[in-house]
Amino acid sequence: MATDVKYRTDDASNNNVTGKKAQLFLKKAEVDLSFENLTYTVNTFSKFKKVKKEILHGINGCFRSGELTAIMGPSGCGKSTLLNVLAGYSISGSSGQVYLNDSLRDEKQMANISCYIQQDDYVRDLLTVRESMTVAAHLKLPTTESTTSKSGQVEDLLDALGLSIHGDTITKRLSGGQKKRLSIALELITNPSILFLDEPTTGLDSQSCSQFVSLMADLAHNQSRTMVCTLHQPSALLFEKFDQIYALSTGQCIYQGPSNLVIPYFSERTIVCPPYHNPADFLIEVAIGEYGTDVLAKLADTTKTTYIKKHNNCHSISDDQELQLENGTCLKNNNIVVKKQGPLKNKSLNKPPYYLQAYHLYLRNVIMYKRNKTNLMLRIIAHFVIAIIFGYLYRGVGNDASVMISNMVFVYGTNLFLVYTGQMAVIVSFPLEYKVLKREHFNSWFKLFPYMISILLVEIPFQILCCLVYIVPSYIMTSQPLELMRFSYFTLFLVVTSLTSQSTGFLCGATLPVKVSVFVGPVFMVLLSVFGFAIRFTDIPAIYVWLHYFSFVRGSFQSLVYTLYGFNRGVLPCSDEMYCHYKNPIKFLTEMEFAQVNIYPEFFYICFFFLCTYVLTTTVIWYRLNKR
Ligand SMILES: Nc1ncnc2c1ncn2[C@@H]1O[C@H](COP(=O)(O)OP(=O)(O)OP(=O)(O)O)[C@@H](O)[C@H]1O
Repeated sequence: MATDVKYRTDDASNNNVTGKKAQLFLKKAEVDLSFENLTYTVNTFSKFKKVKKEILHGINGCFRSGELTAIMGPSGCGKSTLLNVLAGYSISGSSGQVYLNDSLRDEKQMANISCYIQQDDYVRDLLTVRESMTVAAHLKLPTTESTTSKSGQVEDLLDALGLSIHGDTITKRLSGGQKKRLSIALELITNPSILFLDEPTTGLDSQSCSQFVSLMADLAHNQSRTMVCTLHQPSALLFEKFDQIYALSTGQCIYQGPSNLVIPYFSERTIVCPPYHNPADFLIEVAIGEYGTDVLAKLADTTKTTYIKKHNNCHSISDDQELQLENGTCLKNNNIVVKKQGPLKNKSLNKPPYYLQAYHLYLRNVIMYKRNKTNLMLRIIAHFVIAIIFGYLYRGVGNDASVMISNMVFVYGTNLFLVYTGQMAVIVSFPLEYKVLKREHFNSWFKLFPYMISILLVEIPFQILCCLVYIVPSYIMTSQPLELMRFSYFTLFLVVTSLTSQSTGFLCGATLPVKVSVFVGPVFMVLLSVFGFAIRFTDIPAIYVWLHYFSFVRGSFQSLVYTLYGFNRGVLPCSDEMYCHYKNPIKFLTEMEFAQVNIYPEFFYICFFFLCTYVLTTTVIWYRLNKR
């Protein structure tokens, strides 16, 4: 990776590279993020009883614009929890005040000015780096900006983050560090004032880590961004690159201040760092309690009392190390003059309308579908192969009165096949998709409605294609009536049934964990099939009658049989010379209790089922995305 980056570890050259590029982007407000008495509580279970567990214990802090801050502490101390709460990713269970400059945080405003990059690099694997960036630009930048300006910004960002030469690389082929840079580039397109990063250096080698932290520092210093990230145990070199350290120990803050003052601060309190010791290791050792647990309680008390929110939003590491100035600034002991930020204005971004969001998401889906050729080809080939197998097994049954029952079994099998393939094709894919969707949605790329439309716009035509690949050969091979009207109805019913079944797959995938949904989805379909048509209506126990009416598979099956044998179909030829009981199709329909079937209400019921399932799916996804 060393050869591919445009920036270097040395800070001056970093400033040159991103500094120049930064001028091209819209200047964003400088935002100081501070919080007071922040508490986070979760519900856990102990001895089968619900108990509350407090993870953050009323902590205070301030992250300033133009600074790179690391939240550090031992594993399980609450770093990610704090980041989640500050970013607005976890809301329920939290209490306390979070301020953006001097005003209380507003969720909508926060979404406009910040972005959250999680530990796992949930990027779209099948897009190239440039394509990913272009889609992000179209979705996130104002519609007033021209396409040329957007692509200019994309190129500048790729350049600034050392990704230009990988512009045409598929993202799944990127290294870990490059993926992390891409996930930052994707969010930087709107030039957010605050960036939250959860363990951005995890999985990177020391050189990549160093380059990455330099890049983050660079992004903070240029354009005065507020960069906050969680960190495990960095090397001494890496540690120095951070402007501020916020150290946690079991949900309490034990230090906030410049990285170079960690050792003097602790030694002032008789906690002495051994010579030649990595200050980051020392900090973690203190936080774990290796220097005594009573020390931790004192440190937590001290940081609480020295947090002076009411004095210019400056948080000092100790009273004597901060000099308050009268003009609204405070002079820190590392000689940085910190300016008090003015109130934040609530600016609305001119985001693309729904139809444009759906359009760009649709184009993105088309590219991803095209790249996922193996999966697509497998789906098409599977439909074709089964069509040939079924067609061969049931050859000629469609026009022979002596094997009418066999033809009914063919219709039954066809219906089931398309119901299951429609459902299973999406039931597993959605949970994988959900992780990326959550990241993009949280970072305000688009609204859920256009996203759902964009999914349907690619899934529906493809499922229709799969249905046709199955229906045409099997229909011909089984010698079904070659009449346009019957063929059209037959195809129409199978297509809408398959799409409705697909919608139940989306619902299961969106609602349940994969392991449960792959079980529940098919079981649901079995129930609909059994109570739909595997039992005569008169034999269904009264308590299950509703299932008979509820089953769209039943409506589809009855309509398919009626389409083939109803509509005054004439007497059928009979291969059995002795006796043909069902020579006249109406006799067959009457005995099967299908003679009174009206296919039009059945069609509308299936469509209604389809719509309701999608409305329910969208509601469930919306709830999950907004449940924080
Ligand atoms: N929803 C939850 N239910 C129960 N416990 C939780 C929940 N969320 C977090 N915790 C607990 O809170 C503590 C802090 O978790 P958090 O993920 O913030 O730690 P961390 O400092 O980021 O750890 P690491 O560095 O290992 O990622 C942990 O003990 C964790 O088990």
